[in-house]
Amino acid sequence: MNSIRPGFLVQAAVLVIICGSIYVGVSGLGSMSSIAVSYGENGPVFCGLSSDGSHMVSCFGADASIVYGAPIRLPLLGLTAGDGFVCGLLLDAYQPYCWGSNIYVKMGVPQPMVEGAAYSEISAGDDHLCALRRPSKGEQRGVSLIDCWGYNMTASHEFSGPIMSITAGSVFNCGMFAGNRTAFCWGDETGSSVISLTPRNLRFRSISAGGFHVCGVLQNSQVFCWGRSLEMQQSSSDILGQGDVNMVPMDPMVSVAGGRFHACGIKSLDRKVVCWGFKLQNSVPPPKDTRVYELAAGDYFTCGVIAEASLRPQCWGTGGPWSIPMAVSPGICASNPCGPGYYEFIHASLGGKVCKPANSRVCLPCSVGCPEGTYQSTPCNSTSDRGCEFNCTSCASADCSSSCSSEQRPRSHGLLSLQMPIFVAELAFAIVFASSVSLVACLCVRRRLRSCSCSEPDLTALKTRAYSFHKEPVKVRPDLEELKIRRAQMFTYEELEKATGGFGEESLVGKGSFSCVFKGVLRDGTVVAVKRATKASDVKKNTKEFHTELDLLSRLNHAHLLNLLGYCEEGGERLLVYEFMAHGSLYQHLHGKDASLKRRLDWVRRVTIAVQAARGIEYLHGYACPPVIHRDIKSSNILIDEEHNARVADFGLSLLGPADSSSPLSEPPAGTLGYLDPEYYRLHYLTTKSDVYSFGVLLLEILSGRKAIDMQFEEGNIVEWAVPLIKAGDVSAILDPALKPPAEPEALKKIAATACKCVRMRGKDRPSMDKVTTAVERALALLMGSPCNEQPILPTEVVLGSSRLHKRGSQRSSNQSCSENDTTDADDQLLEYRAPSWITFPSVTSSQRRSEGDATEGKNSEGRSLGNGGAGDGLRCLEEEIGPASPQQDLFLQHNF
Ligand SMILES: Nc1ncnc2c1ncn2[C@@H]1O[C@H](COP(=O)(O)OP(=O)(O)OP(=O)(O)O)[C@@H](O)[C@H]1O
Repeated sequence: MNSIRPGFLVQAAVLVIICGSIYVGVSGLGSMSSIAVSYGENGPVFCGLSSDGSHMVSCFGADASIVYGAPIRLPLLGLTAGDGFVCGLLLDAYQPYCWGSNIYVKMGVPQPMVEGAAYSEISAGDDHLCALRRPSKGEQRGVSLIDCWGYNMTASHEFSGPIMSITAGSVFNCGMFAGNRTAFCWGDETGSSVISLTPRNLRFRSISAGGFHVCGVLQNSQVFCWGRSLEMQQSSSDILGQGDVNMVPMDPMVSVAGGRFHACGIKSLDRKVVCWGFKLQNSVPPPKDTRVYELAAGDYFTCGVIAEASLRPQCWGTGGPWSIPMAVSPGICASNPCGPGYYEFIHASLGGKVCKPANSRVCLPCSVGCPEGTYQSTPCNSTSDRGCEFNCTSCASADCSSSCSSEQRPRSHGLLSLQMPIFVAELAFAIVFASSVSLVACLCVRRRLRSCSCSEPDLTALKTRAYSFHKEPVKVRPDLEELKIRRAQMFTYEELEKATGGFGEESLVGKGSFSCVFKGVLRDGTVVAVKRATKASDVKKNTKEFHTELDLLSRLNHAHLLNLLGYCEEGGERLLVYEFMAHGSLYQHLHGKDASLKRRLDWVRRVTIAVQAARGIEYLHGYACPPVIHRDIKSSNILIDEEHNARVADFGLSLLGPADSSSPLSEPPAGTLGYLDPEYYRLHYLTTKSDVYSFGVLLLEILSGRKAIDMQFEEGNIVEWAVPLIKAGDVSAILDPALKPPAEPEALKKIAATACKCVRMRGKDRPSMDKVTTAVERALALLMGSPCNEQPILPTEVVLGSSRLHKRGSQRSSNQSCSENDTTDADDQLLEYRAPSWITFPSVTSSQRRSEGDATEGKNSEGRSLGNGGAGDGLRCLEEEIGPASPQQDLFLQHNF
């Protein structure tokens, strides 16, 4: 069992020992609650725990990996959600269990898991999860432990003083001490300043983090928020709604929940919802007259549990689903009695039981005060909220009059007979509603069964394993996903021979210099591509490339890299088994015999492919440690899957970069003519910038539809031909004549300009891959016309992508020297280390990072200023490099990537 590295110790102002704490019913971007909203490229997903005391979770939304990956048989105590994933705290083991997809947080029980650790609360940020340990007997008294997993967060933190609750923002976390009720935050505050702005002297009832801010309900029920608001240009107000999240309404509130740049709260007076801060225009407004018990927010989408017998959640904001067809628990179950200021929720129609563990209950915060014209008739007690009634002697509102008159009037038979049809109508409605819910549920179950290949024994085994998961992590799907996770599964030659129909001509899908690729179908029906080294080729070289590819692919994992499923090495045979890419290679589309393929690859599709390929390469350079240099980026190695997403393939020539990438590898050149970096070719000087050069050639190829080297033209080399034309401002001269020029030619001009920078002679003068990615992303945003295009014709991954820019901000700040974009291009090679997906770093504070940054700055011979290390500086330098983004583009990117 792995152990978590020791973290830092935070001193609490007051040391008070409280053995247990009541969860205060707050749910934010990532706090634990009975409901959670995940966000990300596939749109929002609502998950909630059933109100029937079973503690079972159900999810609704567009992200199939969350909806169908939900652990329907594991009882959960509470939920939290991040970017593309949801986690629940297992009721029986008090350990987190996550599902969905996020490359930074391990699905199942996150790893490394401290043996025997049990947690009382979990909270998820964009790409991480933190959990507050339950105090154990042997543990030092007065010390609280928080374990975190995920991007730049994997560490165990020790705090002196008991902690009441934790909450996670986009890339930071906060907690609240149980003793003095003060808040503290840690993590990356780039762009939010949440950590430095944390109020030291304010005492809270509860806190809840949003994307870049935190809001807390103070002891007097007023709300106080701190952190970053989205400031917007006047010009964009017609496109997007705006508001300052720190401008909090004056209403007293019982709880708050934070979204990306907004927050919503439940008003103490009437339990109605009020939201403030930034909102996307055309988003659904929060319900006006609905009373709610619990809130959860994700990005721009918020849901609340209606404070009525139905307990059905209702959602608002951008994305949907808007109403959830199930009753959910209005809070999480606590084993302690409800403390002062809280009352026990009793659901009359469910016999009061919403919690499974004996002696546990949902505690809801008491409302404070009564609405105008009413007086408090009963105080909040252990089993009910305070009651408010109209003062019938001085009615000033219609509500009051009708309420008072109905109370005074004796109930007559006439009234009863009037009410009868209403009752019948309500009953009929309830029956119709219940049948439609059951129908939807049946359909969901059928769909789930169809999409799940688990057999009954598998599920039983899964269940058994899940209950003893501290010994073995649980896998949700033992099929293709598992194959990918275990990776590099060994196949026999016979199996693959059978799968490909004996490697027959009819299953041949492509030929490379040293290999043939065949389509095959495995025994379980999985369609695969089998790459077979050609016999005539150099066996030693083949074996080396085979092992390079096998080694690299089995360690890398990114949506835009081709997944390796397995291999076979028998006798002289070397076979690699990949996911099958239904639409072949980009080369086939651009230069294949079928001209219609080329025309169908319109500008939006082409630029999308460029963005996706850039992301794959950026991952190799920036996330793998040491970085991976592909060495053979070209259109035939960009494959296109069934959903028209690009995948970077062919790692046969890839090399791991040196640990210190300032010292380039001296490698004899290899690759493909036309794409080969001249510096590498001539000087054998290989860095990640060699891939940038090849990618520049690829961009020119995408724009022009010409091959990298095409001798049918007078100027056969694409770089020699295109760059002078682009530099002369004649971009239209290089655009593919097979397509009509786009409505937004500026987008292609930006790509052409980026391509020119990529193919500069000296590697140090080329932008690094993350800058290139940002440039093509911006071009795509521009090409799409509207920065808030809600109905994209593109794969949602690109248009509705996650908060990539934010992530990147933190990635930059987590680099050794603060921000790549704060530095010169010469520094790019020094700075290409980011958290790889399979290696986790201990979390460092931003101040630590800054001092590291300073240190690197000192080492840097060119000694340029790093600025303040803020995201703003990063963007400024980025703009110098690739040109400024318009306010609309900026917003689009900030919101979508
Ligand atoms: N996973 C796959 N799914 C579908 N087609 C594939 C797959 N992998 C490769 N191909 C097809 O097979 C062709 C040959 O691929 P391969 O990787 O062997 O060589 P290459 O990259 O084209 O050339 P070289 O090996 O010379 O660099 C590709 O261009 C593509 O059309």
